[in-house]
Amino acid sequence: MAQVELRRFSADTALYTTAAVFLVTLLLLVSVLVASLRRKKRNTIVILGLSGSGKTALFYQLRDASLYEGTVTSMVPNEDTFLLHSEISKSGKIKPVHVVDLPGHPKLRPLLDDYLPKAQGILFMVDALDFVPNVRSTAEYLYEVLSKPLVVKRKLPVLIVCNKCDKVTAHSVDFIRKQLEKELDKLRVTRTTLEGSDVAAEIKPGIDGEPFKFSHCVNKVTMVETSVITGKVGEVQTFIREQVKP
Ligand SMILES: Nc1nc2c(ncn2[C@@H]2O[C@H](COP(=O)(O)OP(=O)(O)OP(=O)(O)O)[C@@H](O)[C@H]2O)c(=O)[nH]1
Ligand SMILES: [Mg+2]
Repeated sequence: MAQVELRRFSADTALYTTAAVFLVTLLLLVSVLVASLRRKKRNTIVILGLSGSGKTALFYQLRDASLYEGTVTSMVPNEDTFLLHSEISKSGKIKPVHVVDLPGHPKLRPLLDDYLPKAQGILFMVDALDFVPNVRSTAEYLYEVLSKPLVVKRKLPVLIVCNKCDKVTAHSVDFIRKQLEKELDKLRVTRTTLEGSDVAAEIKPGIDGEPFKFSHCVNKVTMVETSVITGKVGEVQTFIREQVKP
């Protein structure tokens, strides 16, 4: 009698163990599937850059091909999900893009952390006309972006958009690249010696012991020249569609 009970008990235990293993495996499979679906669904492009570089103008150029000559600095993020204006004829057949234009005001920059987890790519705008007096602050902001753990770990592509090239005195992409690389190189030294929790969380961009180059970043960092005001934004549209597949 006792033997029969014991056998039944072991059979029950085996059954429960099998059911538990099956359930855990199922849960794991479902969570992996959900995570991969979520990753595939990311369609957000974030526009960053100093105040006045042309982020809001780019946003409206991409969405409506409209001219934005506003002089009001943005105080809240400007976001929408849309088909790029150049793709309007394919409406219903391709995936829209979620574009977020973040204000350049230093106090509002931390908002980036709310959008970064959803981002698929970053447009970092630079005013190519008024570049020299702002080179340091541009480099500081760019350093902050390039050293964010999420940007590094997810290898988020960054396109540096040198805007306002319609003006004859605008600086070339080559000049801007060299100046920014030089400044970022200096920042790699000064920022690591700074005390502070934010700095501690940063991942130093570039290769240790070598002068900083954008090509040394683990994520892809490229540069283009645009004139948002005249609609010369083709390479930005190409970048967006490389990150958010139609
Ligand atoms: N010449 C020229 N001016 C431009 C271009 N793009 C934008 N602007 C002008 O630059 C100014 C600033 O543009 P915004 O789009 O408001 O700049 P922003 O980056 O959104 O600035 P914040 O909202 O303060 O962060 C506006 O007067 C625009 O008309 C361009 O390609 N060429
Ligand atoms: Mg703006």
